[in-house]
Amino acid sequence: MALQVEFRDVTKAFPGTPPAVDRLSLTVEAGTILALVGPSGCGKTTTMKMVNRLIEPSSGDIVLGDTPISRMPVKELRRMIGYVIQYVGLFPHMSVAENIAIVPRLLGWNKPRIDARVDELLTLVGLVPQTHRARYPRNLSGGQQQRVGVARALAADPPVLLMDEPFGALDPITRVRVQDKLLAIQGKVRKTIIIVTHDMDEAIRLGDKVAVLRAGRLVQHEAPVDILRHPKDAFVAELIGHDRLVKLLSTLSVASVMSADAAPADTPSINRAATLEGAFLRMLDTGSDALAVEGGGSLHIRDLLRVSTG
Ligand SMILES: Nc1ncnc2c1ncn2[C@@H]1O[C@H](COP(=O)(O)OP(=O)(O)OP(=O)(O)O)[C@@H](O)[C@H]1O
Repeated sequence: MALQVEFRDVTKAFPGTPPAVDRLSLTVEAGTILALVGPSGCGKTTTMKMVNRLIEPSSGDIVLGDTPISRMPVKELRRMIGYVIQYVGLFPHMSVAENIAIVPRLLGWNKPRIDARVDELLTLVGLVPQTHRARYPRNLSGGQQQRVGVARALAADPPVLLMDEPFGALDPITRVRVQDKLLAIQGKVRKTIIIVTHDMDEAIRLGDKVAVLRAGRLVQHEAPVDILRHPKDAFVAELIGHDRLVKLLSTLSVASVMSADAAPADTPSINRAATLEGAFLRMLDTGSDALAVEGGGSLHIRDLLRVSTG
């Protein structure tokens, strides 16, 4: 189950400073990932912490499903929200299984139910129950610890997941792997996920929508491909960086721009699900300016050059 999260004109002003979050209105549709991105101090974490009421808004409200969170008991609200943070926060003296079982135990589940859930979640996040259940966090790699953090947040099957710079402490290669894992998990569990990151690449990879914040204001809120195609202003363009076209090519699939025209015989082929970046590399490797799409249709280098304008 997933629930929509709607910010309705939400402002948070800490005393003596300009608002950390300034009249934010946006909707995260049920079962989708919103990536909140922006430079340090733009209000990402404050926005996220208002969802589980670690911070109370100065004005406005956040609506979960059709219930304003200001009307929900905090305990009940937090039970509906899994929370993953950068340094995981696993308890070092508890085994992996005990860490994952914390919320189910608080909810009074019986032992067989907890054991079954722990094993199910370890499998879901790509760890082997028999091997990892009894280990302690110090005996896991950073990426594995982060996955246990995700498993723990999902333990009681909350409809909403909040992730604050969850992969910030991981090296770049592990980071991409864990991002892929998260997308695979999301394919199965379909939660409403809000993820905070200062890394535009991560936002583009993970978000169904990306919300760009600057000084507490929402600058742009669109699908990654639309942000890449039409950055709203110089600030968003700068966050994207100089390789906008490459990012766009790695975001779009062959299927999204191919034509139905048949390719000439002996044209090298490509899968419909491949990225345009992959297709471009294949064109370079084969020296062919067109590719036959497996199952019918073709992709021409012209199609690649058109993508930046959509
Ligand atoms: N408890 C607080 N008291 C006063 N000011 C605060 C408090 N928490 C946050 N702020 C201020 O609100 C603004 C937004 O902070 P926030 O932590 O939401 O930004 P962020 O985008 O998550 O930054 P970072 O990427 O560095 O974590 C900052 O100017 C910060 O100094």
